[in-house]
Amino acid sequence: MSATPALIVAIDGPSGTGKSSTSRAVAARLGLRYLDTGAQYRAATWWMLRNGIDTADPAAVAAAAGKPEIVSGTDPAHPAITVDGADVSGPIRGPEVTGAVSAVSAVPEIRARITELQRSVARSAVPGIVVEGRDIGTTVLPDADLKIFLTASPEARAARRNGELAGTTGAPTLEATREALARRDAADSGRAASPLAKAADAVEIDTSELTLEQVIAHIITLVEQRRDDARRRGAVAG
Ligand SMILES: Nc1ncnc2c1ncn2[C@@H]1O[C@H](COP(=O)(O)OP(=O)(O)OP(=O)(O)O)[C@@H](O)[C@H]1O
Ligand SMILES: Nc1ccn([C@@H]2O[C@H](COP(=O)(O)O)[C@@H](O)[C@H]2O)c(=O)n1
Repeated sequence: MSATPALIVAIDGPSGTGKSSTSRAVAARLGLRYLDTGAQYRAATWWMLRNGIDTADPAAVAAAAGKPEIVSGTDPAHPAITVDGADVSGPIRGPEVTGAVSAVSAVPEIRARITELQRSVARSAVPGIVVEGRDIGTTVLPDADLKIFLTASPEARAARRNGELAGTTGAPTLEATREALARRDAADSGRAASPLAKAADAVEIDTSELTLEQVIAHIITLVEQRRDDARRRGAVAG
């Protein structure tokens, strides 16, 4: 009897469209593993900053690309990430890392290293995994069983981001957040190496007018449809 193949769901999209919240919930409800690939690029960036590497110098970043030892946990309830054994899940969300991550992630040597890591995590995920990022459906896992591309209007994304900071001091204006998101998207879409892009066979979901719960339910329905299709094909073949 052959084992059921692992289920791979790729969720891509620009910043603030809901990839992490949606992916974690989908993985948790379906009993799958979860990988936040943005956290891996953030971890590499944190290491570069920590070690005095000029993140605006692609040659310097490339020369150091093999040095940080990045390990990602895949529990959707506790998505851990360590660099050289240190838990960096908090520090990688700071403004310094957010401001430098697009430059670091554009360096081909960084992408090659992290893509290999992502494929190895996905290969060993039982009974499957939800992987979220910018190039998962196009480059990292082009054979994923289901590819989703999330979008949302710039206004909705900025409002969501600022909602996370409500009540904190020094929170940016809505306009400043919108501009920062647009800058990161432009850098991520415009780079030569594996840019942010929708795969031709991805299902696009505009989340602007949807609640988080509606997006999660929609993706779970799509996963169930793919599983039913696969079962039917198996029955015909068998
Ligand atoms: N459909 C939705 N409706 C309302 N709020 C949402 C929705 N989806 C996500 N959010 C909220 O928007 C914020 C951003 O979501 P999230 O961090 O999941 O986005 P992301 O695409 O992973 O962003 P990034 O790429 O910058 O990490 C969070 O506060 C989340 O709770
Ligand atoms: N597959 C990916 C995922 C992320 N990036 C880069 O990392 C940055 C941070 O991502 P978040 O999801 O944590 O906001 C993102 O802006 C990209 O520069 C990537 O290149 N490929």
